[in-house]
Amino acid sequence: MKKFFIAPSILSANFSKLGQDIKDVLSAGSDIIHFDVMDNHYVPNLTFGPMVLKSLRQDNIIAPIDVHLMVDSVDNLIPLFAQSGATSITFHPDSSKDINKTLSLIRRYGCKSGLAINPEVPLSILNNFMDQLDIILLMSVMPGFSGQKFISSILNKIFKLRKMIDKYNSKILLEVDGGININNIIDVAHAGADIFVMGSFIFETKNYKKKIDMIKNKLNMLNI
Ligand SMILES: O=C(CO)[C@H](O)[C@H](O)COP(=O)(O)O
Repeated sequence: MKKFFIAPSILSANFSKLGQDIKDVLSAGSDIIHFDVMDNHYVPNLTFGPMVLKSLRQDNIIAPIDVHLMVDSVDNLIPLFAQSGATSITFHPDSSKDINKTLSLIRRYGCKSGLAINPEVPLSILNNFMDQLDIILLMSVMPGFSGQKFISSILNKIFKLRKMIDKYNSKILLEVDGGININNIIDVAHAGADIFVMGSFIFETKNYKKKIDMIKNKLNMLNI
């Protein structure tokens, strides 16, 4: 059976007890922590930076942390996030002056590298970079805020990207982010996702285990 990864987005966590929230979603069975970095320029919201990541690592959080940069001019931040404990770093193509250089910088600092694609950005933008990617993050909402509705036309894009990955570099993980919940996760999985970023659906409850068990049970029913 295919391995799926559940990645809670801490954009929906309670920042006054962020470390505990992360420990709780991990002990409830999630696989990866999704760390949304926003600068109020690239997207109209402001979140957290490498110092917060460093503190979480110092607080014995050892799970993979997947940093999604939604910021202008990414290159100067990459060493800081890598040295603070990022496992993977993903950025948007238009936030880098030289995509090849940024991808190799991420890898040089020992992290997995990824490109993030907004809903309106065509998949063809990935064509020249497939051999340098560990992750492709497909946005299924406009980036900036949690709690938005999944854009259903993205299902077809996930399906097309799955085919591209299987053809050119099957090791790349396909990550989908935005508006995923118990009602649409099967469609997202069927279309070809490997990693499900989920914010409000997981954090809207106190009982993370119940939510994550629900998700896992649903995914276990899939025959792929
Ligand atoms: O990157 C994001 C928004 O830019 C969030 O990761 C995403 O929206 C997750 O939250 P939700 O599952 O509530 O949509």
